[in-house]
Amino acid sequence: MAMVNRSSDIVIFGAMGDLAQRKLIPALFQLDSAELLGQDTRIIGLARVTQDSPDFRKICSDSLSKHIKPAELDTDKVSRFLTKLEYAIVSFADLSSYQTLKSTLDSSAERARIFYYATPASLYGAISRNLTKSDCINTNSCVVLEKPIGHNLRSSNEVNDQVAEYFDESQIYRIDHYLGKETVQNLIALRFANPLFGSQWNQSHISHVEITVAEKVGIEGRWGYFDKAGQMRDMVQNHLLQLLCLTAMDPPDDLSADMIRNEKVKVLKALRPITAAMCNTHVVRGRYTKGMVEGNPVPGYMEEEGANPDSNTETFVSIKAEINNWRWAGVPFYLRTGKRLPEKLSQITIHFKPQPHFIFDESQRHLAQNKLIIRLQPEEGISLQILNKDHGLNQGMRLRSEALNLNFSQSFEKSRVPDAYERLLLKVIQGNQYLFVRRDEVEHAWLWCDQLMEHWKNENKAPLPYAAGSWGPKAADLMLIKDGNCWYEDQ
Ligand SMILES: NC(=O)C1=CN([C@@H]2O[C@H](COP(=O)(O)OP(=O)(O)OC[C@H]3O[C@@H](n4cnc5c(N)ncnc54)[C@H](OP(=O)(O)O)[C@@H]3O)[C@@H](O)[C@H]2O)C=CC1
Ligand SMILES: O=C1O[C@H](COP(=O)(O)O)[C@@H](O)[C@H](O)[C@H]1O
Repeated sequence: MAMVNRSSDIVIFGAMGDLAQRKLIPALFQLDSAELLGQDTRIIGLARVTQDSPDFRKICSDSLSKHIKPAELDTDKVSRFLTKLEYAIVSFADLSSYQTLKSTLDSSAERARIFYYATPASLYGAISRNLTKSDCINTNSCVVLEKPIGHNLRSSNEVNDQVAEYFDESQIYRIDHYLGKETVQNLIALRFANPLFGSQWNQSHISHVEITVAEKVGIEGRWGYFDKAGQMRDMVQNHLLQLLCLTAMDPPDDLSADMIRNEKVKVLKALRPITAAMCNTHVVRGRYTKGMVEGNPVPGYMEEEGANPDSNTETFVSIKAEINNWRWAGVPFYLRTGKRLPEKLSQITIHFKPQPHFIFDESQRHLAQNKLIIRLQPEEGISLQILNKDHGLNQGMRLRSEALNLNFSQSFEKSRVPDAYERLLLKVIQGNQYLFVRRDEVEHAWLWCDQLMEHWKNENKAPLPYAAGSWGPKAADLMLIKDGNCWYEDQ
């Protein structure tokens, strides 16, 4: 049954920025179109640009045209949505400018106030303090924090401490937009609703797991931000480790936010620390050079606009992670993520162990493994690779690998697959934290990544080159080959 959602004042700090205009405003429009925003919800955009609400509505209307398919842009719905938008000029670090916000907010003490920080994390402390000091917080307020929170464990603790001075953990929603993706959600259903998988999901039956998050894009004009982060902080510390947690965690007692988060934290705590000696065997760090993507020449990372010749930043990381617990002892989790790879592809591949005894033709032994492929993007779906007898009268017992496919866009033809931000914003409106990252998760993820990055710093080696449009440095393939494995798309 559809829920009736509470009416809220949704306040976006950084409303003129890339994230707000490309993701948040379109997501809020979709929620409004589906009548999932409370009826008299208002969206208040904040930035320091001098403009008024009609100017802001015009900018948001242009963003909707740019980022939403024409078929989904019903004119009446767009007009209705735009009436919900207001704008206030606020300089986020300047307390005196918050009076404008205070007078714009609905004065009722019960009305939900959602403060979305779409700004650099360095401002989260100041915004939290200024919101409190200007009396903009009521009894029903919460804050949404974008990633990355900090640069390492120390700086992330600083930011989290600053926010925690003014907000309780139950009021803080830390975004990892991968948790809002349909298939990531479905991982929980797949694992915990299907007895078939429930009983097989461990080291007795699974030989190894791959988690690939490949991007075709390069730095897209974000060199300044990206060069300080690198692929490890930008993608591994958050998205890849969250995917690993959801794949590896034990069944939660129920679907409540804290039960799920407790199980995820246990996985992070059980990750085997990567020592300096393991850096050569368990980690590959790469950086793209010029190459071809989809038939077009593209520059290397060091030739991108704004590049600093002293940069030592990686655009590719591959890690053989291990989880020291009963369920996963001896099962490698191969993580791989990079920019300027041949395709945009995010998928988790579970490789099941072969049968203990093989009775078919020896030349077919290499086929004899089941694989479960959970694809997050581009075509969200699940595919189970199984072995069948090849059809025919005279072929003998030849095996053929075939896929049982569940393609979400075909199976759920009538329903649009919503963007991650729609789901996440809806959960914030509903006051449900289960798709958000708790502070201890962030801390344990940083702890594991920090020690690895510390080795990189000490080694001071340049990342291995790979041509744009390739699957990363050869060493990333060799890392699996040494274990008798290979990345799924190489098979
Ligand atoms: N863009 C994306 O796809 C993603 C972004 N994020 C995170 O979201 C956050 C926002 O990113 P993004 O939208 O790309 O950044 P942008 O730089 O595009 O937007 C930031 C916005 O904040 C405003 N702003 C910054 N400082 C102040 C200030 N002191 N007072 C008033 N306004 C200020 C900027 O205004 P002005 O132009 O005047 O400086 C701008 O409107 C970051 O934390 C980022 O890491 C996370 C995942 C993806
Ligand atoms: O958080 C980030 O994610 C995007 C990739 O997100 P996706 O949903 O398109 O897979 C990445 O490009 C960006 O660098 C990173 O900050």
